[in-house]
Amino acid sequence: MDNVQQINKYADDSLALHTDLYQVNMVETYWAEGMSERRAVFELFFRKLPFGNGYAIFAGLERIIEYVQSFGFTDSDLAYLHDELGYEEDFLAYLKQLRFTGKITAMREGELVFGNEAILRVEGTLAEAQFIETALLNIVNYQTLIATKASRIRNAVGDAPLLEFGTRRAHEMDAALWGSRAAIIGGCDATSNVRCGKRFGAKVSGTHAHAMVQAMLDEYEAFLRYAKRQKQMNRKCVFLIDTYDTLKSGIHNAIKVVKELGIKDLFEGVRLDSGDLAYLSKEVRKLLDKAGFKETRIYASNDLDEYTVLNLKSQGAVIDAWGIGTKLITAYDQPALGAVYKIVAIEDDHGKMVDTIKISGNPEKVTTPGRKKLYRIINLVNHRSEGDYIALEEEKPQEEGRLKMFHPVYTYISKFVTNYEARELHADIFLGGKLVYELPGLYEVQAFAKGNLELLWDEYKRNQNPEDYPVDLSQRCWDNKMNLIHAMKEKAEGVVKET
Ligand SMILES: Nc1ncnc2c1ncn2[C@@H]1O[C@H](COP(=O)(O)OP(=O)(O)OP(=O)(O)O)[C@@H](O)[C@H]1O
Ligand SMILES: O=P(O)(O)OC[C@H]1O[C@H](OP(=O)(O)OP(=O)(O)O)[C@H](O)[C@@H]1O
Ligand SMILES: O=C(O)c1cccnc1
Repeated sequence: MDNVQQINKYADDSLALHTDLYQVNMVETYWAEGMSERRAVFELFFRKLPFGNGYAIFAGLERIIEYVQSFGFTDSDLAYLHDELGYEEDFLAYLKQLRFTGKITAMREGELVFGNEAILRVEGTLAEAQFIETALLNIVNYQTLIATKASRIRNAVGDAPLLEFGTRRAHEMDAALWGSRAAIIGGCDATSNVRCGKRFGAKVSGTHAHAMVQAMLDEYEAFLRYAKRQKQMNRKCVFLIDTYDTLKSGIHNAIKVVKELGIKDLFEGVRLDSGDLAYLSKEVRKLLDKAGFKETRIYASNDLDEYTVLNLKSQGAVIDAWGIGTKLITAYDQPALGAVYKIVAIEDDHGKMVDTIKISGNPEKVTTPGRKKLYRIINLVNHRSEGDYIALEEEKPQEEGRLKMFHPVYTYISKFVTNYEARELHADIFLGGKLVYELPGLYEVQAFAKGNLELLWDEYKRNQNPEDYPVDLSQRCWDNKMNLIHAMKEKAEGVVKET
């Protein structure tokens, strides 16, 4: 079958097949072995923070909810699996009725997340929990990366307006839409992506491009016509002044037009998009001030990121608003987060839940088995976080009174904490396959992220070489892990003896 025929035949696409083939094969094996309905627990986490940052900001839950709620195979999904990939009817009949019926707990979007702690936990049938792995990782890995990058840029920018401009450079449309949303969670004030405004209530913001100046063949004419229309609509104007020569023509034409039309109140700003942004901003500021436009802002764009922003500020650049595209939306300096999805418990042949572990020569990579809960230990004296604490589900760290926190690999690094709150970091999202979580608005999520950052000491928040934030295991959780490591090693040695 050629591509065109194939596209037509399978037109009613769904997201169920947005997965890796190995998930289908594993689920098929579970089904054939009568294991597909066993209970299983999986956790989603990353090991290493991106960009050398001291924290990450979780984003992606809204899309996960959409995905899980609509999870199900369409007729054409099943036809494709049958006709093209050769899966048998009886297995496809099983897939046809497969829906998500389990439980998901997760961090709220905007929560701070660190390495080796579960962002999200799925407990359901082995088949359903396994199948959704790829899509969940795909969503969290990208959106969390962008929210974190935006937060780094926000740290560099300070309180000035920060605009997300990246849609044209994003890795296709989904990335632009969800990436601009994630950028707002991480701290951007607004986006140029109008669809993001429509779908998520993001504030949208925009100036104009060089094309408008070139199309009108004359910069003065272009500014005049643009400004007339903005005046008619009572909208603010930002003129892009670098198409020909910023200091010789752009800034003068902008000032001339504003004066001629008498629209001082609407003269929001001018945008610089090339050249030496530090030098030009200082010169443009002088000219604006001299002409009586002290309130008019200078916007800057052009391949900016947190490093250029800091560098420009260190040169005394007079930039009042920042537009950031490519390097934010593509997570330019670290294009992947590396989150993984690991099974931590499974129902055995006797219906009992047993813990599972993945061993590695690298101690950081050994998974932490069992059903667990994640807490942020907040010191009630200074209202700062002491670290995160992973305990077995049945433990009650809040009741300890004097909590021992120790590094899970270098265990001699330890401390006792008293007078603390153990704040549980996961909320129930799905119970019995039903959505039980109410999604907050986009700017509520942004405010939540900002509030969470206030709990962190500055040492964890600096953009370069931050301190390592503690993510510790309870003693029981640690003992459980060690016991399982030893049990698995003994078992492996038994296998060697047999062969
Ligand atoms: N004063 C400055 N200090 C440090 N970096 C700067 C300064 N001014 C601009 N930059 C950055 O330097 C880079 C310059 O980009 P580029 O070499 O493309 O030059 P350009 O002036 O933008 O030319 P073009 O007209 O092709 O856009 C951009 O990333 C920009 O943000
Ligand atoms: O530089 P970024 O951080 O990626 O920000 C987005 C860029 O997109 C536009 O440039 P583009 O050359 O695409 O169009 P233009 O003609 O409007 O300048 C805009 O002028 C910014 O420079
Ligand atoms: O509105 C702007 O100035 C804008 C929008 C997208 C990309 N670059 C700039």
